[in-house]
Amino acid sequence: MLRDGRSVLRVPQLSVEEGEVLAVIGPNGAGKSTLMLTLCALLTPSRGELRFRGQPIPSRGALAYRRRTSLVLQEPLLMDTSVYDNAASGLRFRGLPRAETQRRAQHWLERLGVAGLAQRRARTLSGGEAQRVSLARALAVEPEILFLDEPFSALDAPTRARLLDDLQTLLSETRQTAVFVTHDLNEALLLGTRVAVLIAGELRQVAAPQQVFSAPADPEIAAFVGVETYLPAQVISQQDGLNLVAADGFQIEALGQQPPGRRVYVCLRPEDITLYTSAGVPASSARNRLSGTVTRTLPQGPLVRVTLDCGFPLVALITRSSAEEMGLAPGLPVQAAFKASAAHLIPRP
Ligand SMILES: Nc1ncnc2c1ncn2[C@@H]1O[C@H](COP(=O)(O)OP(=O)(O)OP(=O)(O)O)[C@@H](O)[C@H]1O
Repeated sequence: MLRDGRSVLRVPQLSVEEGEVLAVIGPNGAGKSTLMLTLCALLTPSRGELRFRGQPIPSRGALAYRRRTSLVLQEPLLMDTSVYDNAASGLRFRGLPRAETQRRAQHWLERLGVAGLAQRRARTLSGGEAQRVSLARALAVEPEILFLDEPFSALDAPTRARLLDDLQTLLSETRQTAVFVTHDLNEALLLGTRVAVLIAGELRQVAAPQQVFSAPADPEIAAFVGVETYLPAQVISQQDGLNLVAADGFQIEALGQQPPGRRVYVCLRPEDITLYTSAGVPASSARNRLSGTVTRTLPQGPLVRVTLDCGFPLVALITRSSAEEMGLAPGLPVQAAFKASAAHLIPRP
């Protein structure tokens, strides 16, 4: 896709299956909104085509296609009329009979928990209420695809969490087909049946949410999903789904099926690392143990981000109370432990 003559999005192929929620994630400027606008037929791809139920959508047919879909944006964009009129507006626009319009508008306002506000003027609503009305308006037309572009990003955390929870229940109960754009990984994990990852205009991975999270396809996706430690290593052996890899001076066991000799990065998430002082290393199921020295501690709310020097920088995230118990401070020797299942391997050139 070209925008202002510049190539900003390259997607060889992407499908949305009936009944699924495809979550599109990626950092700022990755091309998520461009992809969404293309899927809504609000932008025409510079190359290739958009198909709906197997049929190409001709430029003349874009309006008919859009009427079978709904779009919810970050801003609720409500009209300055009553909540009820807003919920009914898409149905009136599509010329539905009055009784059916009433039934559906009422039903979806109830479903979104805002039926009690039906007679209020929309501009008096809070951000969370307004977004619920905007969702009711979008769902009332019973769209064949619901497009959601960062619908929660303007809301405060508790409002967002409640709406996210309600939407998750609603989408799974109704098996509504939806495409959901977000830069928030947790939202994608909660709502997505599948996750498509866009980085710098390229579709890099399409997989189940948990797979993107625990087995990102390349180092940039890994960084985006919160992997903070990358250790260059080489596979020594592979047996029963377990790889033994050699890094500089030590060996690590990781879940994986990489062939012996393959050069890899061992990727580790900070929350999967457990720290012990040399005084108290318990017997545990963690197969991997490394010795290191604390180089930095950074408080993060109830957690502390700890950087170790293990011959390479290793980042761990532990609770503030454990950090205090261990007396973690720069210079302290510690042991870092992690399970084979926490070490994910990405091939490197
Ligand atoms: N109207 C436009 N005209 C020209 N270029 C644009 C336009 N809108 C977006 N772009 C460019 O297209 C690229 C992708 O932008 P897009 O808004 O699709 O990314 P995004 O992943 O949705 O980002 P964000 O999370 O910041 O909203 C960016 O380089 C952006 O500068």
